Amino acid sequence: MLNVEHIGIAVNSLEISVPLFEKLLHTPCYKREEVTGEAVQTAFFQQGSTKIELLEATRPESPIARFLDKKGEGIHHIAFEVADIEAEMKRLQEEGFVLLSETPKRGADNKLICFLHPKNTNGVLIEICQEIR
Ligand SMILES: C[C@@H](C(=O)O)C(=O)SCCNC(=O)CCNC(=O)[C@H](O)C(C)(C)COP(=O)(O)OP(=O)(O)OC[C@H]1O[C@@H](n2cnc3c(N)ncnc32)[C@H](O)[C@@H]1OP(=O)(O)O
Ligand SMILES: [Co+2]
Repeated sequence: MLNVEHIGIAVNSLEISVPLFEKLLHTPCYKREEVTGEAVQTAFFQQGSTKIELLEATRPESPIARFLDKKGEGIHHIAFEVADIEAEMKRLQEEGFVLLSETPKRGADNKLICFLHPKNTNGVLIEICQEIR
């Protein structure tokens, strides 16, 4: 795997958290994007070579709504960039990790994405992502 592409943080309200992170990081939010397939609204901040992705739920059945109900706001996932997502999915599956989709899904910011179940990764939800070229 390559860089930590982003760290995902679940928030109740982007209206509140975007200005908060703009103050915290001293950098403007460069993009807001809805990803309907994940039922999330995202807001991105570039921070050096990586990004912070704030995530708000857009529907009650969103993974973010479920996470907020159970755990409250906080770090939701770590995303690693990969060069070839299908090859990496195959490798991880052969190593015994549980993929949460059989094929790559459309993510935010021009990415194909796939998640690994946190029960096999010490309780940390891992995303792998590949830029769409
Ligand atoms: C836009 C895109 C992008 O970057 O481009 C994104 O990031 S989209 C980001 C949002 N999309 C996703 O997260 C998609 C992948 N996530 C999922 O498929 C789901 O959220 C699962 C991770 C499978 C959890 O499913 P679900 O909430 O239905 O099941 P559940 O509530 O019974 O949870 C099963 C167990 O996983 C734990 N669990 C749930 N979410 C977790 C998380 N984020 N980090 C660590 N553990 C987590 C629960 O506490 C529970 O543990 P116990 O069994 O111990 O109670
Ligand atoms: Co993400």
